[in-house]
Amino acid sequence: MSLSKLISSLPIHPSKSPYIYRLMRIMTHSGFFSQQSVTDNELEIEYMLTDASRLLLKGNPMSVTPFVQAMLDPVLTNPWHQMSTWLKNEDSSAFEITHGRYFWDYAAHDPIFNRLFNESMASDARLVSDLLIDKCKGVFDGLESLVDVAGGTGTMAKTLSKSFPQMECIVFDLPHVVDGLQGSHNLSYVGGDMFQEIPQAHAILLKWILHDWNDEQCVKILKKCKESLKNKGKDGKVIIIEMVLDNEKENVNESVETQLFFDMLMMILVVGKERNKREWINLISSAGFTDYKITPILGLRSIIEIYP
Ligand SMILES: C[S@@+](CC[C@H](N)C(=O)[O-])C[C@H]1O[C@@H](n2cnc3c(N)ncnc32)[C@H](O)[C@@H]1O
Ligand SMILES: COc1ccc(-c2oc3cc(O)cc(O)c3c(=O)c2O)cc1
Repeated sequence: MSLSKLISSLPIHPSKSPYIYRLMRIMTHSGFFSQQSVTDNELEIEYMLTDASRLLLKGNPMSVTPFVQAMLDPVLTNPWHQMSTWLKNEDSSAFEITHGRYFWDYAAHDPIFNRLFNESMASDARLVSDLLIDKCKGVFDGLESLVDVAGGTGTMAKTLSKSFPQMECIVFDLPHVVDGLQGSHNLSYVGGDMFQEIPQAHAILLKWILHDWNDEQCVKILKKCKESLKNKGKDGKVIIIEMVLDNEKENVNESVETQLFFDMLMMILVVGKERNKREWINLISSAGFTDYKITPILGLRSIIEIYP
């Protein structure tokens, strides 16, 4: 679309028209648009969508707009301003200083934020789930049952239950997340606390969970998972989807910056962290698991299968 057409399509006051070129210039520089032709007349410049902006289109079923909207909500941005206060006192997170509650407790008490956050996680799960099944079918092949621990509103489990109709899937999360959600013939929802008890299954999925917690809490969660595995041999496993920070590549990989910002997000909002391979192996063995396999397959993220 040309700049002149763009300006006439936007619901803006005519006095603001000259500013659109400057907004488009920085968004083009950041990779959200590309420019077709070089011209001296700004109004003739033609902009095209890029892969990044396609992920933000309203009609795109893979849209991650809900994720971006949640991350830009003041509930999540205000805590960043409390980092220096947090560094000077004993509070567990800058989120707690800002809102007076832990992250998950806040979500339980604010239904609007709860919906916004759950929808943001669901949009990410929609993006990843097809890719996961496409590239890593073998990880789930032959499993009789699986619990998606802290599985949110069940987007990932729904895709798994459709792709593996013989597998019984349970979505386990806090009651305020799963109450009232409808399952299907091989998908059910269970409300509870993963630090107390996890439903039994042949495999357990932990997607974006352990990075929310400190090492001690992760070991507790993993031990609870181990207790809930029906098969204690090689056939039983916990499937972890998380980032594995790569110390060796340092700044060569442009994903490193994103990974390190996620580490900051986990520091500010919750009590978690992103971990490197050595830190993952420490957690896995401290929880009593004897073997592991790491497959770096989903861009920023890896699949870490661990065996009792
Ligand atoms: C970052 S979200 C990940 C959701 C989902 N696994 C995904 O990848 O889309 C973390 C989830 O942990 C859940 N959670 C937090 N504390 C929990 C607890 N004690 N027991 C069960 N679930 C919990 C939250 O409600 C939230 O749905
Ligand atoms: C791109 O894929 C993802 C990125 C981030 C997350 C994610 O995001 C948040 C955001 C928060 O404000 C708090 C959180 O605890 C989390 C997560 O735990 C998390 O995984 C998911 C997918």
